[in-house]
Amino acid sequence: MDAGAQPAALSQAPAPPPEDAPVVVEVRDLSTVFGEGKDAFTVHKDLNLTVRKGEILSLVGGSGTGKTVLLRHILGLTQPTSGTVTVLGRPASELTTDGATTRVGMLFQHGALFSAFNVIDNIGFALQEQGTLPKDVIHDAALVKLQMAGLKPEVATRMPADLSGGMIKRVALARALIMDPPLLLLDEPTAGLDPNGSDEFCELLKELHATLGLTVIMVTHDLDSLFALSTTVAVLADKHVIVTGTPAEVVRFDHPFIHHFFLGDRGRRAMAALPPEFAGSPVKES
Ligand SMILES: Nc1ncnc2c1ncn2[C@@H]1O[C@H](COP(=O)(O)OP(=O)(O)OP(=O)(O)O)[C@@H](O)[C@H]1O
Repeated sequence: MDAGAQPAALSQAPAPPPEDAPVVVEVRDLSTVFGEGKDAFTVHKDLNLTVRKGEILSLVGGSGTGKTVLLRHILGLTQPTSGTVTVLGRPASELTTDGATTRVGMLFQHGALFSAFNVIDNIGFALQEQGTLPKDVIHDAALVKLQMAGLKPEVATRMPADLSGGMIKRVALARALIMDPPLLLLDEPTAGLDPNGSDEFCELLKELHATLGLTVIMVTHDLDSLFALSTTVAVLADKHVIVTGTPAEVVRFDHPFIHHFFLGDRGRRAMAALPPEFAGSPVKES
């Protein structure tokens, strides 16, 4: 491809929010240690991360560096050994007691739909659990989210086993959005999708981010979706976030993981299609 050519996906990647946009997630001096004594295993040490309203932040790092563990801390499902995690101004630990789904939507890697429920009941599950709304209101709300996720109303009565991988992702996304959460967490959103399905899902995420004013944190190994969607990239290595910045800034940071991830064959292929500011050697942080 011509070095100056810009693929449609990247040229439309969302612009980062202003530097003074409100903070949505604040992780301070976080440590996570599993086990005790001689079996103690440190996953995170002195980890800091700030995510502002409107960002789509991609969290990348090698296998086992603690990306999923960090997402679970942000969801309030687990507690770090030390440090603080604040979500929308409150401790993440309060999310679970207070109904995390009202403020944080989570899209799990394989969709995690309830196999015994049809599509519309999966989407409306969190509203149903609240037990405050009549069934027909929940049904209508779920139908709106179904269509928002790009699916036709006739899909509503299908069972998860009868859906394609791309449809499962969309139903899971509709379910994550049922309570209109301002923050959406995505674990490998394009894993298991073919390149077309992956591009379409990225387009959908981009549209929803813009129309709903979402803040998004996603864990991804997929460089195409990373470059198509991210306003910000945070790299987890050596037990903490070693660099946070725009994709163009992060690829220039001098660290073995970044060389391997962005400048290996796979990374070079993805970057070959990018605008000129991505070209050139990585440089050390000033
Ligand atoms: N509950 C737990 N008890 C003990 N160790 C755990 C627990 N949860 C995670 N770990 C360990 O913490 C480390 C980080 O796990 P995590 O799943 O967050 O990695 P990851 O960065 O998401 O990896 P991948 O990219 O391969 O999915 C791993 O070594 C894992 O085995």
